[in-house]
Amino acid sequence: MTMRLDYLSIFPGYFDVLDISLLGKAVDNGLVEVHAHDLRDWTHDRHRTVDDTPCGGGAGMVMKPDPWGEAFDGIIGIEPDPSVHVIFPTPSGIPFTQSAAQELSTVERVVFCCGRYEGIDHRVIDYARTMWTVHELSLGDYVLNGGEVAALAITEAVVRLIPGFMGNPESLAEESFSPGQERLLEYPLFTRPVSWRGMDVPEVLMSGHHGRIAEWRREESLLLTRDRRPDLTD
Ligand SMILES: OB(O)c1ccc2cc[nH]c2c1
Repeated sequence: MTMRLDYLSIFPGYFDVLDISLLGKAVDNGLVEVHAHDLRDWTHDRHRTVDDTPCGGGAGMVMKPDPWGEAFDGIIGIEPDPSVHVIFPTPSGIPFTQSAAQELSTVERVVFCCGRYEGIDHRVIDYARTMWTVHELSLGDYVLNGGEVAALAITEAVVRLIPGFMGNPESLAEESFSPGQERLLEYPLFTRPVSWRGMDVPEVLMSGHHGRIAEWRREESLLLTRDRRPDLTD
């Protein structure tokens, strides 16, 4: 299966980075197909206007619905299709989680709608919900200047889970938040040299005793999770 990824933004250049590294390899291997689009290509005035003042007053500007609607028509189509997943990164979205990434890694088409200014006219989201499967997603309790960086983060979290993307899928099994590890943070990692600047790799990891190593790692994960993410232990 090839996953098609579309990005709608007034800064499509943000997505040039997807040609690099593992994501670039996924494109070369035909696992994903990436298309970045400039929202301004669907404007018709000399200034290629995409924003206007907010109805009801307030600071800043709001993204006009017209360019989004025409871009949707051109990029996705005018017929409803729930198999198309449309993602609006937004600070007011539901928290994006590893399980959401897992679910999205199985879909064939994802369209990212990257807002700027104060956000997108809400009718755009309402319209999209009548046509496709919509996700309004937040990366966390902080605000970026637009949806592009969030779209890149979500992309990486999703694409790395596509079967065939990671050379060694076993490396996914023990990561923080991976299924089975769901409620535990990953234990500390070490590699050679065994001694470095007066600090040694924990002896148990050099013992070759797999049972003790597994026990040490679980205990470290539990301690780390209790300390940093008590919310995960509820
Ligand atoms: O923090 B975010 O994920 C985010 C997403 C979209 C917009 C649009 C304007 N500011 C934004 C912030």
